Amino acid sequence: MEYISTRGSAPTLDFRAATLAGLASDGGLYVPAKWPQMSADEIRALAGLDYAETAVRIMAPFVEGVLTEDELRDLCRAAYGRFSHDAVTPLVQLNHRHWLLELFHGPTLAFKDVALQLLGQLFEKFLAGGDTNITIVGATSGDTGSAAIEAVAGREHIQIFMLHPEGRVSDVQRRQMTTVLAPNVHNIAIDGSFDDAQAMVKRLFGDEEARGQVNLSAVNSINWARLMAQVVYYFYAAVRLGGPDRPVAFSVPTGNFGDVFAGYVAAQMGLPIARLVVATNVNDILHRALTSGDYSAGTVTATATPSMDIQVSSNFERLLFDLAGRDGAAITGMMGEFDRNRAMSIPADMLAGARGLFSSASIDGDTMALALRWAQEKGGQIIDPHSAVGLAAARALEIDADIPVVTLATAHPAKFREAVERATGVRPPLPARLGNLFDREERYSRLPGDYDAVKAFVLAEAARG
Ligand SMILES: Cc1ncc(COP(=O)(O)O)c(C=O)c1O
Ligand SMILES: N[C@@H](CCOP(=O)(O)O)C(=O)O
Repeated sequence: MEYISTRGSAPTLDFRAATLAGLASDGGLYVPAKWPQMSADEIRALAGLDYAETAVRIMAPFVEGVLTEDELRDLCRAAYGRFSHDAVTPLVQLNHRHWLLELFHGPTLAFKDVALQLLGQLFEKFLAGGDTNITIVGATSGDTGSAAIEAVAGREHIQIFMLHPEGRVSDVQRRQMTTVLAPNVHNIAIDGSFDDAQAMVKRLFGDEEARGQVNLSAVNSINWARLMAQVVYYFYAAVRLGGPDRPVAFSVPTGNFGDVFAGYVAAQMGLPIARLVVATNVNDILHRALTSGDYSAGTVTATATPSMDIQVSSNFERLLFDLAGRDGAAITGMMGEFDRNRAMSIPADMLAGARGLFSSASIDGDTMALALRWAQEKGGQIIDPHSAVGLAAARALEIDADIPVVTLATAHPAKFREAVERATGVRPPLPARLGNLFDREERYSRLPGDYDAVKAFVLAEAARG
């Protein structure tokens, strides 16, 4: 499989090179040159396979030419062997038509583990025995940070720098990052929002001076391998609900558009998906884009769903690329306009293309809290606020009654104990696997929301090794 950039001018890479590169050198995002296809019989044959084996079947075409099936199987077994639920991503039924797909049984209790546990294995495999060292620079609104740090802490050949917006992640999320004291882990709290942090990361990738000094790599969902691993659970869930012979709808709590784009990929590969619901909080750029074509970033509002406090959604570019007929020059023009004005309009024909599969909803704090209580009272489940945003959107969805609706439960409720307690009266206990999180020493640096300060810090610390 070859990987091409959404902006059309970066070199075509194989899976190994695309994984290590993260962002393309022209500022675009790597996507497979074509979407692999799975026939209905091949999808049916997934029934009964465990998660790791399903992952091998789905991901094999994406790694073709770089990893054999046996190598991929070993990596998947290692990655998914660390989940606390045997099903890895179990389905839980809430009522006759609503389901939760629990994605939080990995080491850091959020859906990010599903991809980052595998990415850690891939980095290890691709760097083993060589003399290439990589410097990962990432941005997090709370969950990617801890999942990435968990996946690479202590690994040879890797330094990781993780930027989080100071004061805008939950205490549990912050401590999950800052109490990891491995020497290759550098946490940085910046004065600003997640969008500011993400913009700095992308700018670093385009900075010749920085690229001349360190070998940059990405763990955010700009890295294709992240999304590839997330495609798997759409198949895994749909097959358990009657797919491919019965279409399924998914509601996806959305910020950076990575998780829901993975659903789009599953649909492109042949999985019958009735609807993909893009569920945002009040930071609603994606809802506005999909309803009226208005892709304009306002200021970020802090909410009880901090991981989704995002106004510039990286992976939307990957969808636009497909909607524009994979025309890299057109995407370069559109994204250039967005970078200059923080706004652009989506042409009507592209919007119509998106609406064939995507619906959207923007959910405010009160509606999110109502969904938390509904899950508690009707479904017997205490869920996290991000998942509640997805559930609220799922319940608002108008869709045929015989189609099962699956909400992606993206985080464990204990990560957001205060918000859950406010809505339900129940304070979810921290799972034992987090151990003595609140007794451990924290270590992180504080920097202003200033690109030059962050760049200088990263280059100096990376040089120190
Ligand atoms: C708990 C949680 N839910 C949902 C999201 C949104 O996912 P995405 O950024 O892939 O749209 C995030 C962060 O990305 C998250 O951490
Ligand atoms: N919600 C995310 C934001 C970063 O998203 P990513 O999927 O692009 O890594 C977080 O928790 O950090």
